[in-house]
Amino acid sequence: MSTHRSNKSSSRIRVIARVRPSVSHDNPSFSLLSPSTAPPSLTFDPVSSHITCSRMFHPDKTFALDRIIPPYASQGAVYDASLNSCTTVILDVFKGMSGGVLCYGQTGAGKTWTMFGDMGDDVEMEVEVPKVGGVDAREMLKTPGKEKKVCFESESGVGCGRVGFKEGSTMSERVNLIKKTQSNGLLTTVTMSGSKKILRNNNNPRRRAPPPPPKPVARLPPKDAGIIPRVVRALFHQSKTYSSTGDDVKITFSFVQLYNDSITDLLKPSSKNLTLREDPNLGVFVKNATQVVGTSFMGVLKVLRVSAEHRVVRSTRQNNASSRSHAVLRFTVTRSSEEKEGMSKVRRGTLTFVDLAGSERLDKSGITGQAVKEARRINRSISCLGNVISALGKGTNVHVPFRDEKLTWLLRETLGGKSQCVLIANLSNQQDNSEENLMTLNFASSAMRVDVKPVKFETFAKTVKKKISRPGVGDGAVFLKRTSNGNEKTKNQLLAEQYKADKKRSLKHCVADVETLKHNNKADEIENLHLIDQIEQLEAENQTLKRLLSIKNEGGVDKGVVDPNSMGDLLELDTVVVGDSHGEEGIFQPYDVFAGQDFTAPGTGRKVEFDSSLGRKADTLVSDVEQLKKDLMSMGEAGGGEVSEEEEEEEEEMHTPMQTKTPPPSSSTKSSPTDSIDNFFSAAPSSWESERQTLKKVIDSLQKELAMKNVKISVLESRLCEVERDINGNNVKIERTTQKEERKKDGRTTEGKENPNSYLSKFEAKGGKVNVVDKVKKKEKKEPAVVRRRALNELNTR
Ligand SMILES: Nc1ncnc2c1ncn2[C@@H]1O[C@H](COP(=O)(O)OP(=O)(O)OP(=O)(O)O)[C@@H](O)[C@H]1O
Repeated sequence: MSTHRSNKSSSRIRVIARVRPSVSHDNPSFSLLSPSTAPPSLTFDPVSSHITCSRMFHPDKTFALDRIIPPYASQGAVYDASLNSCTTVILDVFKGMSGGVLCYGQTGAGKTWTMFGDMGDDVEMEVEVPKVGGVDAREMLKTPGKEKKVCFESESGVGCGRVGFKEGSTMSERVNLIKKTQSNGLLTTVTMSGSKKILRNNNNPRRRAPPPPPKPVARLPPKDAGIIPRVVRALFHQSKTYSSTGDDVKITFSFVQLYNDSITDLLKPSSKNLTLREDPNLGVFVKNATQVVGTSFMGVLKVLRVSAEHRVVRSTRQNNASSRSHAVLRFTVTRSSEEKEGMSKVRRGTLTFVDLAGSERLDKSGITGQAVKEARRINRSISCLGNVISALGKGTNVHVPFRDEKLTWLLRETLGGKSQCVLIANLSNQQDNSEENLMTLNFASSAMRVDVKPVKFETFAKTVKKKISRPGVGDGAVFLKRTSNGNEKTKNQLLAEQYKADKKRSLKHCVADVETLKHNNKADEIENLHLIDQIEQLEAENQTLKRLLSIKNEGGVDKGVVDPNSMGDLLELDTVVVGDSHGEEGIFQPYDVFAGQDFTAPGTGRKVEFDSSLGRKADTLVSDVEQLKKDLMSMGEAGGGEVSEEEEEEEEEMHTPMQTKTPPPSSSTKSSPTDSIDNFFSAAPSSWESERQTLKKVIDSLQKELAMKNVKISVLESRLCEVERDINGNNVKIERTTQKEERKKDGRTTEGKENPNSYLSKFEAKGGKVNVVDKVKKKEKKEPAVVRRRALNELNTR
């Protein structure tokens, strides 16, 4: 945001005096216009812009002003003199500079008339389209030929321009050409739809002639329209010119009155006692004053007409409709044009129109009561305004009492030297008003000394691609809200901002989602890489295992059969592999190592399967171990420890088939370790959860150990089978050796002779026939129990 001084050389407040004509309803006794009845109080020279105030018994006083507007001048002439022809205030507003027009003068001097004039009514005025050269725009479009000066009708008025069309030129070319003539500042707008109609007719003369154009309705201000309606029209015309070049122009306005030191919103009369606020960029403004977006000349005029009726007016002796308040109408023009990609230059200028309440002498006005109070307030504020102008006229380093009155404070930007300002001094040409005229001229003279250095307001902003369409209303104006920071926003703008904010938020969420997806994708990729790594490691381990097993097999062990003697090596290998693979040394995990490989327990032919499913494997192995234990236990119990000779003898004596003694309580009836643990957990209260977890871990490790033992048991079983085979081979030998020894003990030295006391000897003695082989077989049946017992002892010692 930037503000800088205009390139223009510093100037001063432009001061124009307008002398009000005498009208019929004025008090004829005060009418001094007629030179025949009384000498005029004012004499002036419009060419030299000198005006002389004459008073009874006082010397004349002459003032040199910028312009003197005689009583017979039209309203249009006043507009031209003040703003149109001599100044560039309106054009400069679009360049970001501000301006202001003040009407100052005694009551009844014609301030309101000058400022507003005839504001028209709701009925559209029909005026004849002026014609120059005998043709209007429509005719011109139909008539190719040399350049001609023609008049055009438009929405906002009529104007003249010089255009010429080449023969055979298309209608759009012609319309573009006409649009170019707007550079002359003329009011030219030709619609394509109307043009096409003419073109068709022009190209095909045999066609039926189009109906005559409707009588043009020109939205001109009334003939006696004051400065404001004319300025509004000029603003919209200029706005269209800039819009045609692609600029975005917005015209808004506020309208307030200061009555008895209280600010009321004329656009919303219920809004009273408004306060003033100051903003570094906006200057002093009325907080919460209604802002209206002007969309058409007629619409703005209608709003102004209606709102002006809310002004406080009182009938006095000097004016039937005397304004008792200061009216301040402020237009804000915002124009943004794209300077570079995505960036626009925004210019904002204001035009302030002030219709001051007239100062008056109480004795002349004939007012009483509340009106007196009003008049005093008016005079006080006018006096303060005079002080401000006087101070400003003294140059810099002088205190300017802007804050003494709300009026002067509100007009700080208009009068303070940063805006182009036009002061219209309204004079009443009545002899008894010579004192007031003199005061007015003194005030005007002071204003002539106030220098101004207009400041341009420019800023850069991001270009809004999507143009927000202004909601149209019947009267062509949209009410705005002024926010606390002084910005003006329509409901649609607020909605648009809301929409943009929502979009921004959803976009942020989308971006976050995309980021999350990217992150997840990356995480997945990393996980995939880890998995690939693990697979490769497992494959390598598998290969290593296979290689090691093959090495072992090559060392004399049959392929696919684990050498029972190499169990220690195998366990060692398992531990190493697991430790390397998972970094958990000391945790033996045979299932992982042997996963997918089948091993046949040597001798037993029983397949030992190693599945990767630990739970299932553990269950299987635990049940296997339990079963094995049961078997072993039952075998052990059946053997009953070392078989004594007496027992053997007893068996022999009984001479009955070998019977097992009453079996010990089945292992199944005993509580297995897992059963007892389960019972323990089922009985455990919930508060033991942590202990339960700890114990669970212990159980897991125990189960693993159990599984390991299962492997050992398998190996031992196979060894057992080997031993059994050896035993079977040497059974007879052992028997004989035993018998020999027994005989030696009994004194029977003869080999092959039976003990006479033995059951067999007695049996033989009685004539029975005993087969020696049967006896040996009986012995053999007892041998496995002994061997198993030994193996069990060995297992326990390990
Ligand atoms: N130049 C003029 N031509 C025709 N009539 C005029 C002119 N100037 C003022 N009048 C008429 O004079 C009367 C008073 O004018 P106006 O209300 O504008 O005065 P004023 O300065 O605004 O007074 P006040 O300060 O009391 O409001 C109005 O009826 C207005 O129509």
